[in-house]
Amino acid sequence: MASIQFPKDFVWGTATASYQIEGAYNEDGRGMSIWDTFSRTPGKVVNGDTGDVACDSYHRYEEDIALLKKLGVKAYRFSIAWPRIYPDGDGELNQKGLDYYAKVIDGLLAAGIEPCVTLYHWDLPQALQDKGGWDNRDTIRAFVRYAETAFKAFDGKVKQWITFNETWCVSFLSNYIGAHAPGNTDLQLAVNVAHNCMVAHGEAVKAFRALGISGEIGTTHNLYWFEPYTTKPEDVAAAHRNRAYNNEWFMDPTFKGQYPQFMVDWFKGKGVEVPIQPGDMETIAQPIDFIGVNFYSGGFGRYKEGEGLFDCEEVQVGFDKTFMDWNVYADGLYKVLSWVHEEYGDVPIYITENGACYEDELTPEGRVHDAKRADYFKKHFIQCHRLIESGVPLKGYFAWSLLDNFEWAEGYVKRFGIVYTDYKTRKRYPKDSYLFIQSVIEQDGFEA
Ligand SMILES: CCOCCOc1ccc(-c2cn(C[C@@H]3NC[C@@H](O)[C@H]3O)nn2)cc1
Repeated sequence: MASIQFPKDFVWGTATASYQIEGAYNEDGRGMSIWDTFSRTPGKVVNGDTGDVACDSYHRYEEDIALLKKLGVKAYRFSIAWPRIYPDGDGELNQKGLDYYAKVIDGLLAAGIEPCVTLYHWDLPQALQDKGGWDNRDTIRAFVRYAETAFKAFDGKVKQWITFNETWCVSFLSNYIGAHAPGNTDLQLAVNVAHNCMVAHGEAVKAFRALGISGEIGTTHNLYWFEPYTTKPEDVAAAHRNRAYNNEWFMDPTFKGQYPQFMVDWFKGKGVEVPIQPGDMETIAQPIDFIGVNFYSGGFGRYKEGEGLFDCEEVQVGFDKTFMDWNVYADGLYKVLSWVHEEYGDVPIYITENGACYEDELTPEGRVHDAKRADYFKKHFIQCHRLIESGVPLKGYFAWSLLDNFEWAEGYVKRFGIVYTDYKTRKRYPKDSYLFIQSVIEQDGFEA
């Protein structure tokens, strides 16, 4: 009996996303997305990498399913590319798009693996961006139409649906910081996008319920655990603002039907207002069946006037770093999910992404001895077990990612996979971290 033992019904999985793995960017009627445009814009993506081919999973999905089956996962989280279903985002349906995902879903089910589908993982049809994208409330209607098409096409086969992935990245990272597509740098625009995406989430949940679709629906937010470096009130307040930027700004509307007032006031001080229309907050707070949490890192902060958006500077306290220069802070996973449970109640939680980027080397024998990544997973699995033991309703864990893939603005340089992708041949090579996770799944645990 392993010293760390998980419940038999704990859902182990891995995660990917359409633009990051599929390639075939212009095949079978797929329309252009904002990431096709952004990756083609000089200077936006390291080495000018694009998702044109990526891992070629569009043609190699059967290989991916075989890797998943061998890994022993119960579920696989992937996203549907909206531009494959509605190439212009609205208008005429592209049946070949639906046909592709039907093959993936049927292949997973034949392998005994539950498909977990993310509807929006950042590849907005460019034609909608040309009309204002998520700043245009009509995009909400187009999203619900796309979601209803997917719900109806795969009802009974897909039992777990995620509306949005990381709305903070879709809004602030992509429209204020500007590091992701479409690359705007306007705070009011980012607040508008965050709000409209959350309304779109709520409208999709309403449609899911109205259509009587079977299974469960939720959404995924990337939560960051950020603590004050000292107990000084100004440090506590500054760190809380920085945490709320990622966390409460999205979780409070989803579960409390209101934005955190101290953050609304802070944004108002920056001349930014939330474009709430009558009924929006009730729509956003539609009851959901689970919350997906993507967790990667955390840190410490203290007050520093004029620093960033929240007068808060990060304090380096000596954490080990990943190749993304992110702190390895496994205790942060325990703290943030304990906080979710205390703050938002007994909503079932799935860790829909957790993983680490490290430099990998493929040996002549086709091995990748990624001990640091395996250790990262082990440290975070220990926290998952701690959370379950403490009564937090943690129901599953999806490792990011099954494959090395297109890591957005970092291109192919940054590898998060438990399977190495050779970008010359598109051959896949399971890493040592894959073997570690395989053994954890097989034993429902491990020796700490
Ligand atoms: C202050 C300036 O900062 C500029 C960059 O800032 C960030 C922040 C966050 C990320 C980020 C990347 N990931 C992993 C992805 N999650 C979804 C899946 O598609 C993975 O590929 N999560 N967060 C990247 C860059």
